[in-house]
Amino acid sequence: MNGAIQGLLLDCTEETVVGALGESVRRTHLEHGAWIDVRPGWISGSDALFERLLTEVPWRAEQRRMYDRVVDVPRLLSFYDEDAPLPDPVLDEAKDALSAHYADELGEPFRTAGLCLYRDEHDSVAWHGDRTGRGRAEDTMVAIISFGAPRSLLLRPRGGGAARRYGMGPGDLLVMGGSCQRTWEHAIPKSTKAAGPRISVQFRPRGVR
Ligand SMILES: O=C(O)CCC(=O)C(=O)O
Ligand SMILES: [Fe+2]
Repeated sequence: MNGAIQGLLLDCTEETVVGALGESVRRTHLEHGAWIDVRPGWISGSDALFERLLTEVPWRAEQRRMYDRVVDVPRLLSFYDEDAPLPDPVLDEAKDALSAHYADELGEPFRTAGLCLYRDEHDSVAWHGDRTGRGRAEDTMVAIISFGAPRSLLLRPRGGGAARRYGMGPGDLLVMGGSCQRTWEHAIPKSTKAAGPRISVQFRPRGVR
């Protein structure tokens, strides 16, 4: 086949591939018993998946009380509890691969999926730990996959200290582990540069929120 035509065909039929984990996962130990694993480009060819999630997930706005006012949280959300079918089979594959990779260390599978949509550079999430559930008192893991526009995820020690910046591009995996949810905080800051939409998928074990 003519090379140029073959290139075109490949572009049109780009396949979404959940890559290997294993040796390609890089761990950084942080202070206070926290660690971060990163695996850039874990899911390749994710453009079509991103578009499907953007249009098919039932995104909803959430509100929170701020002093005497109720304000919109600046991102859209959708939560898939453990019995809810995930919105795309690639996410089932990713969840199963993560559960297998971390089985010994975590001792339980990832069960729930939280999806967030950052519509543009103005959307964000403030400094927090995922401490609504067991992460408040126990070591656990939260695995995040990013799709769409690149954004930065920041991490800083809860007691104060320099922030670390992790760029998250399409298909990148970042796993927060150990004491990360109670001894560190993370945030997606507003971007000073124009940004297209980004979707993040967070897999968590039962009882971690
Ligand atoms: O969008 C992200 O990568 C982080 C989301 C997050 O921290 C959360 O929803 O708890
Ligand atoms: Fe979080």
